[in-house]
Amino acid sequence: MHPAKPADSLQQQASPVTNPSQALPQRNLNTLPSLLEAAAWQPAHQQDWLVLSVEQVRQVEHAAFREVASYILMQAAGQRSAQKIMDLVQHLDHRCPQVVVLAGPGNNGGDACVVANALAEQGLPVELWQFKGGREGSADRQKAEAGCKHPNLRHSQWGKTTLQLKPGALVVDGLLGIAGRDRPKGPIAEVIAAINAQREGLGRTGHVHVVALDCPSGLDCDTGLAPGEVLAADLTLTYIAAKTGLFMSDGKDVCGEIWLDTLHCDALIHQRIAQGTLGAVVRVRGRLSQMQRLPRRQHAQHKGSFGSVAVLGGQHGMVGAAVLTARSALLMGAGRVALSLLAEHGHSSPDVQWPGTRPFLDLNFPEIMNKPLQDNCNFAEILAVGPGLGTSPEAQDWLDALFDEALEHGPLGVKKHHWVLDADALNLLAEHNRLKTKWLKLRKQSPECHAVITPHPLEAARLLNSTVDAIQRNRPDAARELARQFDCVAVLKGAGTVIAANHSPATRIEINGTGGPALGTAGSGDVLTGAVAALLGQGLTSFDAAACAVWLHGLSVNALPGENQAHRVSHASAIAQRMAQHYNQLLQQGTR
Ligand SMILES: NC(=O)C1=CN([C@@H]2O[C@H](COP(=O)(O)OP(=O)(O)OC[C@H]3O[C@@H](n4cnc5c(N)ncnc54)[C@H](OP(=O)(O)O)[C@@H]3O)[C@@H](O)[C@H]2O)[C@@H](O)CC1
Ligand SMILES: Nc1ncnc2c1ncn2[C@@H]1O[C@H](COP(=O)(O)OP(=O)(O)O)[C@@H](O)[C@H]1O
Ligand SMILES: [K+]
Repeated sequence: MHPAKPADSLQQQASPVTNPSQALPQRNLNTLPSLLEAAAWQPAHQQDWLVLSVEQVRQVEHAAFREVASYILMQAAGQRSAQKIMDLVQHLDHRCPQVVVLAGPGNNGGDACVVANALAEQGLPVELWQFKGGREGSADRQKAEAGCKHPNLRHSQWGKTTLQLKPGALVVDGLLGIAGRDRPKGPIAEVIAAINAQREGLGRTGHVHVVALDCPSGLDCDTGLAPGEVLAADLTLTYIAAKTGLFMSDGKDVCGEIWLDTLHCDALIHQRIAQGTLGAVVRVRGRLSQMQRLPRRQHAQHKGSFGSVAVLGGQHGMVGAAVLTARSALLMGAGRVALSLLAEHGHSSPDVQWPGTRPFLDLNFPEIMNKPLQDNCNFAEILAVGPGLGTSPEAQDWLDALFDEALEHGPLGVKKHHWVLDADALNLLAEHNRLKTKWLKLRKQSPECHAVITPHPLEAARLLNSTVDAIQRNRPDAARELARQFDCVAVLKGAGTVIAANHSPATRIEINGTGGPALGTAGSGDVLTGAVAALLGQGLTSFDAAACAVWLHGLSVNALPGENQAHRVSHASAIAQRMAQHYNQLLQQGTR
């Protein structure tokens, strides 16, 4: 709904998160005008952003309060939000018929009061609705409320007056901020439900725009889950730092466009990171910095330079999963790709003919070789293991034999492998301690080799002996724990895929910003596995290969040039093709 701000120059987009000129003013600048002089909103997914937990944001807030009065920060948040909202109102294709500002009991409600008064000062007819639930609110909130005196403001009370939205109305949501973790209760739940029902009634033509202050009310800013009623926003204006939950799970559906104004707190955040007092910090990478990770292909290189990938999996009835991985690896630029299919195990040796069958050949991609397991161990540098493998005793033995083979070659042996473990390879690892022990031995034996695991939440729950619910409640921690326990880079898939490293810097962790529900189709994960393997083959480190593959996999749902729409549904083969098209196009742009 909001016209995208013209892209900043590439140089600006690439600039690191720290900007010394944005340091919080010191005490002698503890005045309102200096903080309010100009809003500094940035849109998500252009620059690299730090993404903090609620506790980390609280830490930064408290540090900020030592430099500047908390009321001034509230004023800054409110005034800057009002500037952004005015910008939005001016770009609407109709005159805004009604502005409804909802102010909750906490400081988020204080922000809303500042916004309400500022919008009224700009000449908008504003209805200010208070939801204090009998609480007085903090001193800052009380001050902000007391300042709501502009004659354009109409004060309304829930329960006494009926809230009736007009078509095209604007709603500013200051009900619950970062403290609103549980299911909304009482009148707050009632007003959210009423607004949601009226929005549905008004339909697309009467679209009601919702702007969330700091976060959509009803969304848990840590987990990204909405346990009850949630007020989905078209635009979320978040303060100080982006919060993890805005980029994950329900957060992906209810935030709309996300814009951040750090209120000059960047330097404080970086100080704390440098001191190690903030703990692990998650990042969301911007487009340009993702592009800078892509491999550079040189003329003097050849197929041997781009990696030999072997895909090991595909039991009877599940051959397609392994084939998808192999095709994806090929499309994503691996130099050579081969398959070993469990379905053919014992039948593909020249000595043994399987009556009536021939060894598998992918007729669409005859470039993909087909080799027995041991041959592939010698052939490939990158082993992508698990798609379609199954968890039968034969699959267990196969994985066992594979680990033994790799362990035998050892640090002085003929071949060292980089690994991508997915799907049933992970289920087997979770189920059989013997296999986990061998895996960890392998990792210890060749720590310089890259290793990536790509579980979805259920596989992650099995690996961590946990539940899907517990995993989804803290996806960054779960990814970190997977990386630690399995001594590798862990990719925890889903809405807001998390990529975590186990090695130094120990805190390296990212949330991916691309993709969407169109990726939720059988074989989509197999395609991702092939992409990770291909990028490892092209020389990326495990973390970069994983993060980049996840990003490109997500881009596959976006429109390509000449297309005018993102994809709502897809299938795995199309995901692989489209991912490769995006990849190619980015390589052609030649950023490196
Ligand atoms: N500090 C700063 O520097 C800045 C802070 N800023 C702003 O402050 C916000 C944080 O403010 P906050 O801590 O007051 O919490 P907030 O989210 O407004 O709500 C707390 C109230 O809600 C209530 N409540 C909670 N859950 C509920 C539920 N499920 N259903 C119903 N009610 C529920 C809860 O009730 P209680 O649990 O106490 O009974 C309490 O009364 C932050 O997001 C940002 O917008 C900006 O001004 C920038 C500078
Ligand atoms: N709603 C969604 N939003 C974003 N990504 C999704 C969504 N649903 C699925 N995906 C992505 O699609 C892929 C599915 O992988 P997986 O569950 O392993 O599928 P399969 O086993 O069928 O290959 C993962 O990369 C996951 O992150
Ligand atoms: K809010």
